[in-house]
Amino acid sequence: MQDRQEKISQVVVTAAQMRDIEQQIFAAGMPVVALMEKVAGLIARRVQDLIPPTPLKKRVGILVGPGHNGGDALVVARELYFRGYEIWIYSPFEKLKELTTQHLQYAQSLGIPCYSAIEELPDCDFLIDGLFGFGLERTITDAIATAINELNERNQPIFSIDLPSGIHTDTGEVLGTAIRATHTFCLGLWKLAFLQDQALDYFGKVELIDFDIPLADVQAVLGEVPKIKRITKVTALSTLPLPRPPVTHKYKEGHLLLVCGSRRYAGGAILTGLGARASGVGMLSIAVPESLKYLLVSHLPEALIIGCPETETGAISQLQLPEKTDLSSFSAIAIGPGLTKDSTPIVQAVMKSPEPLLLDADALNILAQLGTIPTLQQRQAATVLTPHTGEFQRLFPDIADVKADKIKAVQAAASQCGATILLKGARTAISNPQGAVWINPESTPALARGGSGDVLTGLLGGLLAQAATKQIPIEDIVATAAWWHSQAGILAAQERTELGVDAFTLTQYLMPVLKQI
Ligand SMILES: NC(=O)C1=CN([C@@H]2O[C@H](COP(=O)(O)OP(=O)(O)OC[C@H]3O[C@@H](n4cnc5c(N)ncnc54)[C@H](OP(=O)(O)O)[C@@H]3O)[C@@H](O)[C@H]2O)[C@@H](O)CC1
Ligand SMILES: Nc1ncnc2c1ncn2[C@@H]1O[C@H](COP(=O)(O)OP(=O)(O)O)[C@@H](O)[C@H]1O
Ligand SMILES: [K+]
Repeated sequence: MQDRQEKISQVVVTAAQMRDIEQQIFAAGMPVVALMEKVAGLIARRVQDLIPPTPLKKRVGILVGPGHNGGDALVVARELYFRGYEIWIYSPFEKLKELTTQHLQYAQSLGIPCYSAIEELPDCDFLIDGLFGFGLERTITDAIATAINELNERNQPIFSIDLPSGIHTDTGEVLGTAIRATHTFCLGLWKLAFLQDQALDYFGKVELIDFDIPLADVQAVLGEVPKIKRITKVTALSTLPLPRPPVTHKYKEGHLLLVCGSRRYAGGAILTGLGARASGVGMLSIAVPESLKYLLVSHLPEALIIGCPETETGAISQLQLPEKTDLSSFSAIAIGPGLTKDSTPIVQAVMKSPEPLLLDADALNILAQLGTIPTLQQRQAATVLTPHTGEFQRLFPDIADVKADKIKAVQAAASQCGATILLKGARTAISNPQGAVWINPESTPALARGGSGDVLTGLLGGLLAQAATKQIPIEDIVATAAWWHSQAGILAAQERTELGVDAFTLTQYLMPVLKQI
C-alpha cells in the first residue's frame, strides 16, 4: 500500500499518457460514470474539509466546461448542494459531452440556478473551476477568455479541478488566458504542467486526489521505469551515504576537489566549501587563488586549501596541485563558483579528470566559449552541468526556447552533449544523456538569491565524491542534492520567512533537514 502510494507520487504524465491510462481502466470494465462519481466525490469532500458549509451558508459558483472536467464540476455542485451550500452554475457552452449534459440536467432539476452569461453569476464565497482539464489543446478565445479574465479579477478563492483552465497539461503554457487558482486538485496522477516553471503562478496550493488508479495500468502505459519522475523524500534519501559503515576512513568517504573563487568573488568559494562540508565528504580540498588561501582556511579549517598562481585580475591561472597529487587523486571535482572568465586554462585542465566532474557558473561560461559539445567529447568519465537558464542558453544556443518546455530542453541538451544536466529554476529538472529525467517538485522562491547555487555545487560535489565507489546512477545523486538543497531552503524560510534565507544561512539548514527525518 505504502509502496503504491510512493510509486504513484513519483509518476508524472502527459495528457496523452493520462488518456491512455484512463482507457486501460475503462477497457477493464470500470464504467466512466462510476469513475466520475468517485473522483468528484473525493473533490467534494476535500472542499468541505477546507471550507465547511456552516455556520454561514456558503455561496459557491461552479464553472462548467463542455467536457468531462465540466462533468466533474457538476457532480461536485450536486454534492455540495445536498450538504447545504448555496450553488450557482455558470455554463456558457451550447454543446456539452453526453455525461456532462446529463449532470447539468439533473442539477437544474434540483432547482440550482444556471447562467450562460458571466455577468449573471453573482459574487460567491468561492468558485469551482471545471471549464477545461487535460482535454484542452486549443487557445481559449472570445467570450470564454473574457469570462476567465473577469473571474480572475473578482479575487474570490478558486478551486481548479485537475488543472487551472487554460493551462496546457504538458508544457504549462497559458493557452490565451487561464484561471488563477488558489488551490488545484490534480486528479489521479501528477500532470507535467505542475512541474513547469511557466505555469506555477496559476496553481495556488496543489494537491493530488488519488483515486486508486491501479499501478499495473500506469506501468502498462509508462513502462516499469518511467522516463520522467518526481523526486520524493524516499528517492532522495535512498542515495545518501547513510548510515556510514562503522569501519571506514576519511579517504573511503570520498575526496572532493573544489576549484573556485577569485579576488573579485571570494565569497563564492566559501559558500561552495560550506555546501561541501554539509555533504559529509571524507576529505575536502579547495583550490583558490593564492591570495585567498588564508581567508578560506579561516572559514573551513578542516579543508586542505591549495593556493594557486593567479592572473593580474586575481583569478586562478594554473591549477598547482600539491606534490604526489594529480587529478586522479580526487573522487570527484567541482569547478566554477566565483572563478571569473579568466580561468579558461583551468577548465581545460580539469576536463582530463578520470573521475566525475561538475561544472557550474563561470566554468559553464568558459565551456560555452570553448564549444560545449567538442569540449565535452574529451571526457572519459561522467560530467554534470548545473546551469541556470541564462547559462543554459549560452551552452546550447541551438535548443529552442527553454522557457516553452524546460523538460524537453534539458533532455535535448543532455542527449547532445553526453553530460547529466541540472537545469535550475523554481522546478529544477535533471536529465541524463538517455533522457531519464528527475524533477524537483517542491522548492521556495527564498532561494532566488545570489550564492544559493554555489551552495548546491558544493553539496552535490560532496555527494558525487562519496558515491564514487558505489553503483548509483549519477542523475540519482544529482536529484538527491537538488532535493536536499531545496528542503533546506523550505525549512529556513519556514523559520525565518522567505526574506531570511541568504546563502550562508542556507548552508546552516542543510543538516537540520536530515535531522528532521
Ligand atoms: N482521466 C481520468 O481518469 C479522469 C478524467 N476526468 C475528468 O475529465 C477531464 C478530461 O475530460 P475531457 O477529455 O472531456 O476534456 P476537458 O478537459 O473537459 O475539455 C475538453 C473539451 O473542451 C473543448 N475545448 C478544447 N479547447 C477549447 C477551446 N479553446 N475553446 C472551447 N472549447 C474547447 C473540447 O472540444 P473539442 O476540442 O472537441 O471541440 C472538449 O469538449 C479531466 O481533466 C478530468 O477533470 C474525471 O472525470 C474522471 C477521471
Ligand atoms: N523561484 C525559485 N524557486 C525555487 N528555487 C529557486 C528559485 N529561483 C532560484 N532557485 C534556486 O536557487 C539556486 C540559484 O542558483 P544560481 O542561479 O546558480 O545562483 P548563484 O549563481 O547566485 O549561486 C538554484 O538552485 C535554483 O534552482
Ligand atoms: K479546470
